[in-house]
Amino acid sequence: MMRSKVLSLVARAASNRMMSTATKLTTVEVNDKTGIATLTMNRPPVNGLNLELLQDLKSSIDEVEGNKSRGLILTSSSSTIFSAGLDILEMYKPDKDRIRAFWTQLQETWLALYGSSVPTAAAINGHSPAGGCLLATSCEYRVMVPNFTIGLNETQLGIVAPKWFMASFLSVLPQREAERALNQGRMFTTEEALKVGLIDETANSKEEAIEKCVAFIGTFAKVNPLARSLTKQQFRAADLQQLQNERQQDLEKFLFFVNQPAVQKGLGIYLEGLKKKAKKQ
Ligand SMILES: CCCCCC/C=C\CC(=O)SCCNC(=O)CCNC(=O)[C@H](O)C(C)(C)COP(=O)(O)OP(=O)(O)OC[C@H]1O[C@@H](n2cnc3c(N)ncnc32)[C@H](O)[C@@H]1OP(=O)(O)O
Repeated sequence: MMRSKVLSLVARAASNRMMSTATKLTTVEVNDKTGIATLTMNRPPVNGLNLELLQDLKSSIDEVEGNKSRGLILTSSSSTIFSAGLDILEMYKPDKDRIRAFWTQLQETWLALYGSSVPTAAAINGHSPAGGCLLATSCEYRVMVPNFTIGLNETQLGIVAPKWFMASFLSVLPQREAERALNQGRMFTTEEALKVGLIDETANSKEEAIEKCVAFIGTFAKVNPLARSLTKQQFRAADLQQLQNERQQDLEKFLFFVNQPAVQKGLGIYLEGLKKKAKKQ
């Protein structure tokens, strides 16, 4: 009896491992030569940030932190989308428990990426609205391929970006630019993003974007890693601490807001518009 229980537990553990491999929504590849890890999001069709993708992102960031990589490059397996931002289906007519877990996981993933001790860069190889822009601006450097768009478009959906979304944006853009863009819900083309400083460089392909991210991370080769990481932490400490201190209030505020009938109606209309557009293509 005891033995069969143990065997069934072992079998279940083995199948869980297989399941987690089969459903992995991110991959981490460490380059032997450079020691830099490339973290690739892979949730077709648009890398919508749902609970599971956020969980995988967080555990991949933890993996990179733990495996002594020299840096982290965030990118996407799609040829046209970096990330479409939060999966609106998580917020539209939400399940009570799941939406709590979803937002809590988003907070955790942001804390891990924005506060990462290793140098981070985003190879933005496709559109990057809202939550996609949040991921990109949480990194220290951004290289983007032409003919795509990036920005925090929340006001266009009738929703409000939380303070920590703004903090990431403000770590990249001057206050005046950030405030105007957020109020407008403005999406920038690659060229506009470069001009305003939302991205650091452009590249003609994903491969070139990754090469440029590698070169950025290489600029720290001769800098003491602990000194570099503690300096980064000091720059970001206030933003990180603010969310740490207000996590529960931030969650309750989100839940209150997302459950407002007007917000639900707006999300429904927005989703419908996306679906109609997709059908026409
Ligand atoms: C409420 C309280 C406060 C919350 C504060 C935080 C809030 C928000 C942060 C967010 O991230 S909200 C999400 C914002 N994202 C967007 O507005 C992007 C919307 N998507 C697009 O603009 C386009 O899809 C795209 C990314 C430019 C890609 O265009 P493409 O033509 O390649 O693909 P589509 O045909 O449009 O889409 C394919 C397929 O995916 C569905 N989809 C797209 N984006 C999302 C999404 N964010 N969530 C869920 N689903 C999405 C789209 O409907 C299509 O579905 P099907 O019709 O094929 O079923």
